Amino acid sequence: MFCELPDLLTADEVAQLKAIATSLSFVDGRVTNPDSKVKNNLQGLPGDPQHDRASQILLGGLKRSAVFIAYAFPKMVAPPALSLYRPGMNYGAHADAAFLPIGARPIRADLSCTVFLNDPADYDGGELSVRLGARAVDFKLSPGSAILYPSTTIHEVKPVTRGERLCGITFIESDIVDQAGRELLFTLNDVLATEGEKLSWEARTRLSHVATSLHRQWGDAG
Ligand SMILES: O=C(O)CCC(=O)C(=O)O
Ligand SMILES: [Fe+2]
Repeated sequence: MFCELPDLLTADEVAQLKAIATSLSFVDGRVTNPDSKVKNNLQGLPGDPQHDRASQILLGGLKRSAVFIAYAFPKMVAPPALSLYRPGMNYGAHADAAFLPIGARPIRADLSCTVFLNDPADYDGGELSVRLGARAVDFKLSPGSAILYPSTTIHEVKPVTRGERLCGITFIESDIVDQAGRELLFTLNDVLATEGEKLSWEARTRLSHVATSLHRQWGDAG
């Protein structure tokens, strides 16, 4: 359901992103969601060279993360954006759009990702809160750490009441649209990678066969 990516970015990359943010001209977050009644934040503008540099740093962190690749089965990753919440800002409960009109063909949002950039001690509120039935799970991670959560959830960013919440956000289209199948396959591959050496060659080969066959059946890498 959730995949934390601790220290996805280095301290140096976090510092670079924070430095970019200090000179960036942030715009009303509704620029990318004009119809939203609940989005109350600021974000960088795609096409702004400084913002594009920030986007590349965030994307670089994801691309080199073996856990991200193994968990998300990424087919397409939307260009990450910087977003900023000042006191009084929030992003009320919403569901992410199914398809994002980016590039030559829309990206289907299967997974959403938040990379936290500010120290949690430096701001109050600003938790990413993801509904699980009648309960919610809140995330407020250390600088450079990220959370992947299903885009299919209802979620919100709670109001910031002190300090600033700077983060990077993006959306991922997975090879595997079905969340349950994707997570099962991640587990199978993970156990094979970590414990497979203990199995006989034949047993390991048969389990690999199950994993690759399920990926082939469930995946839509085309
Ligand atoms: O900033 C976050 O943690 C999540 C933002 C969000 O929900 C969105 O951009 O759709
Ligand atoms: Fe969202």
